[in-house]
Amino acid sequence: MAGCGCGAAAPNAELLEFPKTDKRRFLHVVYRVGDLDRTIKFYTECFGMKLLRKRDVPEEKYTNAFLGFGSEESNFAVELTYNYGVDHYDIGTGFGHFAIATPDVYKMVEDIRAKGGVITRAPGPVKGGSTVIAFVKDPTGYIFELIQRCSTPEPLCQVMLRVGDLERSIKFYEKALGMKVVKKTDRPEQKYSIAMMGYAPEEETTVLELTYNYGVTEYTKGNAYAQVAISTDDVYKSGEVVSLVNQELGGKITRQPGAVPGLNTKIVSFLDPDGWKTVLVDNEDFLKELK
Ligand SMILES: C[C@@H](O)C(=O)SC[C@H](NC(=O)CC[C@H](N)C(=O)O)C(=O)NCC(=O)O
Repeated sequence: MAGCGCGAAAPNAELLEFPKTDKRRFLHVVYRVGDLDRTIKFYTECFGMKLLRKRDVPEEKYTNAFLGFGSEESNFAVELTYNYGVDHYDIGTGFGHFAIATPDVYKMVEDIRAKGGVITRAPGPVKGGSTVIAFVKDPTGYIFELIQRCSTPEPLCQVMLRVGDLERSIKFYEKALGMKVVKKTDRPEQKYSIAMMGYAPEEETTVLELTYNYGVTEYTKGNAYAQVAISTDDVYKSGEVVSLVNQELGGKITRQPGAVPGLNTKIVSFLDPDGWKTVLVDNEDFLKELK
């Protein structure tokens, strides 16, 4: 809505300010795995994650396991979903990787190799840059990037997704989610650009790494990766903001704001312009879930 000329902010302009002042942080990333016990063993033994909690929902025939490097009250976590009897998933071409920061990628790769882990990219400087990286494949086929970085409060530091229009995605995550571009890199020789989107510098917290490969506007999504969860103080106001931004940039609300039946946790879910899903979770309800 345009300003009315009386000096007061238009209602939509006020609403669009909300995500910037809301209490937001990355809570967890949700994805499906074909063998829960094997994945938990791999993440704890090869990556050094801790099993934080587990819940079985037999009436819906699935089990969740939460793993990470610290308490979910302040750290990012992975939420693994095992659907009874489903041992294989299609990861698609759009999902990129999760990332783990570690002070010595070479040593971590050596340890993972010794434990039988699959290294898909040997340790060394990233093509076109200097940061030391390596890629590891988990038992379902998800790629984890290992990134050499001095000690950090959040080792589980990236979720990388490929997008078809980087500027459109940046606008979406800024406006709908209140994120900032914490780093932008263009590598013309490698024909890609990336935008790290988040709520704090990438060395301090998890960021969403959006990758644009020159000329590629579409990817497949498969059925393995699900969504990232981010906290909010108000799912209803957040939903109004997302609806407004969807009208301008695309995407859509997939679950209207409200409590999840049986859980009492208020959420709102939506797709970005490429179809990647985010769920916003009420801050207080989330903390109650952890008790
Ligand atoms: C540190 C940070 O800059 C990176 O690690 S970027 C990693 C780099 N990403 C890409 O190449 C993205 C484009 C690619 N076509 C894709 O869609 O994944 C990377 O994976 N480099 C590979 C390497 O061997 O250096």
